Amino acid sequence: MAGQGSTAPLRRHYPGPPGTHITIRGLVKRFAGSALYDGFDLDIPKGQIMSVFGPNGCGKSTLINMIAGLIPIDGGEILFDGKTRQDTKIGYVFQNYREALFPWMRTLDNIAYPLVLQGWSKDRVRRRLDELIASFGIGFDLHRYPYELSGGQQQTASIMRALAPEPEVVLLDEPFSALDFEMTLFIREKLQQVFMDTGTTMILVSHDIEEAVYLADQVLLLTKRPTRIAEQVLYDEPRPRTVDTLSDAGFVAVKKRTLEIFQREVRR
Ligand SMILES: Nc1ncnc2c1ncn2[C@@H]1O[C@H](COP(=O)(O)OP(=O)(O)OP(=O)(O)O)[C@@H](O)[C@H]1O
Repeated sequence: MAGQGSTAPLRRHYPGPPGTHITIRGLVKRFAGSALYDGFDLDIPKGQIMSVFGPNGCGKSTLINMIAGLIPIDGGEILFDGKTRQDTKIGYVFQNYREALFPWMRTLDNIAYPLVLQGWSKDRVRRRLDELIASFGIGFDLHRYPYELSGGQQQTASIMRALAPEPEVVLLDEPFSALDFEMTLFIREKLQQVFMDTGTTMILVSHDIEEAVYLADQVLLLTKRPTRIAEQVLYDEPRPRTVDTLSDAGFVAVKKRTLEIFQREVRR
């Protein structure tokens, strides 16, 4: 896919600093002839959570959809530890959980689906499902169909499905935005737990500044289109982060800084 359809000459790929997982170089994306991304470069660290935050319509979802390969790029290159997307296991959690799970499959079969697709044996699938059920502390019946579950339960199942094949990268597009507060807290803690257990690189698109900072090692702030990096704000509070974290001076300072940059970009 690299450089597909690009009219600009592709610059020679250069690696990111040590610890970089995903390198984005010279990314171009146009919609209706107008550039959303035009020569965009970004290094995404390995084994960290990066939240993506920015003005409405700046291209947050488009960015992770291009990383996931769900939409094509018009130029540039995205590499994962120097490998292409085809050689990389990526998990994706959609905002709209109602459309994410197959309605004709029981929830457990939905979660197992990517494993079956990869040709895992029945025993191996069973073992992986047992692991996931234990680590998520699932208290509802996964033999039900998705439409028989609550929204939060469906989104939990979507996250389990994304994690089932032990992906190298997990992309989450506003995974909490359609959930109530109780379910948001539950899933947020589960994600934090999974991250602490596995150290999987995660990219989280968020509209909620508190949530963006709470889970992140860094917040990537984007500008209005043509989209550039406004700033990358680091947050190095150790995990697990808890409700007490929300009133910590360090958390409040990072949130304030993030908000200031966001407001500057919105007014620009
Ligand atoms: N398929 C498409 N065709 C035309 N324009 C598109 C398409 N997809 C996205 N866009 C445009 O690209 C821009 C970025 O969209 P995107 O959904 O990535 O932004 P976002 O930052 O995630 O938005 P929001 O904050 O509203 O969720 C928007 O102006 C949008 O209208």
